[in-house]
Amino acid sequence: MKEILVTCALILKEGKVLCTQRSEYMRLPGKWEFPGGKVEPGESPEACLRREIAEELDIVIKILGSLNPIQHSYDGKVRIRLLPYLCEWQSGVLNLQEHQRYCWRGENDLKELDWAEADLPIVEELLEKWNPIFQKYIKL
Ligand SMILES: Nc1nc2c([nH]c(=O)n2[C@H]2C[C@H](O)[C@@H](COP(=O)(O)OP(=O)(O)OP(=O)(O)O)O2)c(=O)[nH]1
Repeated sequence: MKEILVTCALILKEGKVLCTQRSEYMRLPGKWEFPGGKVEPGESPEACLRREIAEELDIVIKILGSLNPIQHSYDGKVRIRLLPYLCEWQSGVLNLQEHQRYCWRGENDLKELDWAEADLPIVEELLEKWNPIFQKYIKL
């Protein structure tokens, strides 16, 4: 089965993580995800993530670490391998280029969003490791 490599950024700030909602014209319309996108041929996942975040949000991020890769198949035809990275906002003013909405969510309300299926294990892992992650990288 064809596998598509996708990166996504968990941008952490003051005890919250940035969540973005896919717009109606995208695949999985209205679903919430972590911003990112497909790795291009010859591109490293980290370079892909920086490029996608600049394209989609207009900001510059710093990559701090990673969570477990996820494999998910939406229709039995294409499988995505989703690589989640822990990041912090470095510079720029957030300006949505493709998504319809964004929000910052904390430990208690992160799960309430209607997440893309592939993101559910990422949300679970982030919640399990929430305190150590924020203590290590970001002020709570
Ligand atoms: N960026 C991102 N994509 C995700 C997440 N979860 C998830 O299932 N996906 C899926 C949605 C898409 O099928 C694929 C990422 O592709 P994309 O956003 O770059 O592009 P797309 O398929 O919407 O559009 P296109 O470039 O094919 O026109 O991975 C996530 O958290 N972040």
